[in-house]
Amino acid sequence: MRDRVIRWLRRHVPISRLQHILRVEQFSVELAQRYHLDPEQAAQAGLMHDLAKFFKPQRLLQVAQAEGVVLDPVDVANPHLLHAAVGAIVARDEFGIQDEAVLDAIRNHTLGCPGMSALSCVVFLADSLEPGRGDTPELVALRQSSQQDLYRAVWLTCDESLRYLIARAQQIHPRMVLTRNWALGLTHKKTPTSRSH
Ligand SMILES: Nc1ncnc2c1ncn2[C@@H]1O[C@H](COP(=O)(O)OP(=O)(O)O)[C@@H](O)[C@H]1O
Repeated sequence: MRDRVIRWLRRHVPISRLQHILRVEQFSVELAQRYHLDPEQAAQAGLMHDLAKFFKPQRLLQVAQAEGVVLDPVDVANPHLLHAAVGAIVARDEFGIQDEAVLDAIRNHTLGCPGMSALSCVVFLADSLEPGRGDTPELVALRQSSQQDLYRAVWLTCDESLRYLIARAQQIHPRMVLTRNWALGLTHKKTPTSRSH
């Protein structure tokens, strides 16, 4: 199966993207082991998360609409965001993946989703934090956080993406804000939150 997916990817994404995908696969496995999740599910979702990354906007919209994916106006304005949802459809139809946990992790890799599984959190983090993304102080801190507290790392990674989008005057998909609020709510605050009077 893995070889078949890689052969398919070689025909559908550039080599630099394939290298990113393989690093996401590897990092997903490492995080899965760290959090006692199934490394095989993590590897599968990591390997297939970007299957639709280079589909054209029109095709992404068509496939998503045919499948009944509910579109937010931000999806319509930025169909590229649909590569996550469409990637899960390709994983199912082209490679016969039926494991809903794996399909969800593919679907959730860009924006997350409130209530998402730990496996989805792992692939979401691996996509943003794999070593090829660079070594800025922010990324180094987020990688460290990903080893310590899964939900805190999701919250902080959302914050970093939201800052990035704001700095570039880009639209924000509301689902990432919902993901951020959910992950923040699950995070145990280490600092005192109540006042003495
Ligand atoms: N919450 C969001 N709202 C709108 N656009 C977003 C959001 N999160 C990510 N994006 C944009 O979606 C695109 C794809 O994100 P991603 O799947 O992480 O791609 P890549 O792997 O190329 O970084 C990026 O251009 C990013 O700026």
